[in-house]
Amino acid sequence: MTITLEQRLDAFRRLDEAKLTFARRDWFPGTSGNLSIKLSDEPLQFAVTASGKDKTKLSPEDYLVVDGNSQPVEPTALKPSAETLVHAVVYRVIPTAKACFHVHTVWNNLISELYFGQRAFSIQGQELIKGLGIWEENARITVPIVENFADIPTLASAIEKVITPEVPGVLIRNHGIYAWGDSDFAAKRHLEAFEFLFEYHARWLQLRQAAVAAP
Ligand SMILES: CSCCC(=O)C(=O)COP(=O)(O)O
Ligand SMILES: [Zn+2]
Repeated sequence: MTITLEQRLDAFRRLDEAKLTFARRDWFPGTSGNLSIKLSDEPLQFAVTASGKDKTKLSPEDYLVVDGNSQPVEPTALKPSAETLVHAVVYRVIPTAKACFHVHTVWNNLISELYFGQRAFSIQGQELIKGLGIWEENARITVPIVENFADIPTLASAIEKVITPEVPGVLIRNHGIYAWGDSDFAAKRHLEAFEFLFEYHARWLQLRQAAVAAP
């Protein structure tokens, strides 16, 4: 399938929008994070952030289009995100995913480390779980956590083994979260819901500890 220039520019414009929204929240410290929007399924092609860019800024060299092997679909001086393979895995395992966003925050890092022993973080009875598209009464969600393998194919393979359509995200230990959705709007909503749940839980643990320690 041929991707038109209009489709490509529309994806880049929507990535700009998501990027600036997350940048305002300081979700891209030290050039971390990467974003993608799927352009076609067969063959898999998606627009992805170029590697190492300051994601708080806009430039004409922020994005490129890659295939399922993380290779640029046309000659370019831009390097795709070092973690492009993770996006490819998400699109392959979750065919409904149309956008995939990755951010590093203090809250997602704290939760990933605190619960790495269980390889998962679970939370129940929070209204914001509905933000993940899960509407059942008193729902409980479980977000898988994988080791932060430096070798990206190893990391992607670990992620491939644990992600499911039920919960649209995965934590990487002391690294960050990948969240996806069936549109860029849904992926953003999921990311925001996850971040709320992580911050709520970490703060609740702190307050509970302080209350127990109080004379
Ligand atoms: C400086 S953050 C280390 C790399 C990383 O985890 C990340 O999300 C950004 O990598 P990219 O190649 O997408 O810029
Ligand atoms: Zn990262």
